[in-house]
Amino acid sequence: MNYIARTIGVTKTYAGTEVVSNVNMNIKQGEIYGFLGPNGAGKTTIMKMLTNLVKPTVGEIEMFGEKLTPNSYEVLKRIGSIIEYPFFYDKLSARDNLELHCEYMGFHNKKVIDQMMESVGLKNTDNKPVRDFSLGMRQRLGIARALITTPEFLILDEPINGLDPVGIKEMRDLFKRLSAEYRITLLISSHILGEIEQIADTVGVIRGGRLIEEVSMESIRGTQSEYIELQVINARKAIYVIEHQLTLNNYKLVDEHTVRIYDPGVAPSELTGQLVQHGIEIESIFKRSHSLEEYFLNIVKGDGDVA
Ligand SMILES: Nc1ncnc2c1ncn2[C@@H]1O[C@H](COP(=O)(O)OP(=O)(O)OP(=O)(O)O)[C@@H](O)[C@H]1O
Repeated sequence: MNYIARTIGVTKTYAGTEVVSNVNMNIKQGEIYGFLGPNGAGKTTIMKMLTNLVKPTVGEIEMFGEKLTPNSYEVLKRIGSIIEYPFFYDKLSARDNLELHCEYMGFHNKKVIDQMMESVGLKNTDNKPVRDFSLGMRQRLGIARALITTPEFLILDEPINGLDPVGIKEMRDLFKRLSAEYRITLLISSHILGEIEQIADTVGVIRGGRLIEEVSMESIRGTQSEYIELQVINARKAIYVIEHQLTLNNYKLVDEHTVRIYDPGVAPSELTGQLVQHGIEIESIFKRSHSLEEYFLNIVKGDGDVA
């Protein structure tokens, strides 16, 4: 497996408080890795460690297969990032900001500036100073700037924060395009499950500094089963009928009154018909499927929502 970035047992302590605890993240080449967790969970701190802005207290970071050290300048040139609020020269236009950045980075291909402005939808901003930009425009300018040195790996900290639905959709499309057309690996943090769910190939869930899950969306979708949930007065009696009359075996006794039937192709009407015929009193019956939200809430169950 080709990994762009890995954190190996990474812990960060500030003044005796562990804000990141023994995190093992594995970001594969070419994927969109969604980094999901509530505010204060440690996402920004990990992103800062990945870009060498902050040093882990314990553990190691591997970037493009190499151990990250304070001297990893070449490796860092292959990464673009927006972490926390990007700084711009407010009186200058988007193009002037990008030109300055190119000069600063010693990157002299001005054609790329046009390409990037077009890619992020800022081509027609002319001489408009950045101070008159909407939040969405600033975000897009930040992304253009991060892309200008043609990074292989893009790290974006809460890129859709504060955007309106149209802006969010545009960003989502942009991320997908960067991934599909430019083959850039993306690490995107968010506290909104619905957003991560729509774009990520892999989801890492962080809470209280701990990575509590790292899972591919494909595997979660594969486990999304439909079932019929049956509420009855006596679940054991119902199971007898389910097994012997309907010859179904794929069920689960949830509690004294609840049974879930996973066999595909069972019609609720057939089920109720048989149960009633055999004197089983039904309180309710419905068909449902596990949602992704349920999946993630189950992971973090107990103390509040993940998103
Ligand atoms: N320089 C620092 N000194 C002390 N504590 C810090 C420092 N930076 C971050 N923290 C603490 O570490 C914890 C994790 O913060 P972090 O910014 O990484 O979380 P986050 O998941 O990115 O959340 P947010 O979306 O709010 O930025 C927080 O409790 C924060 O107060």
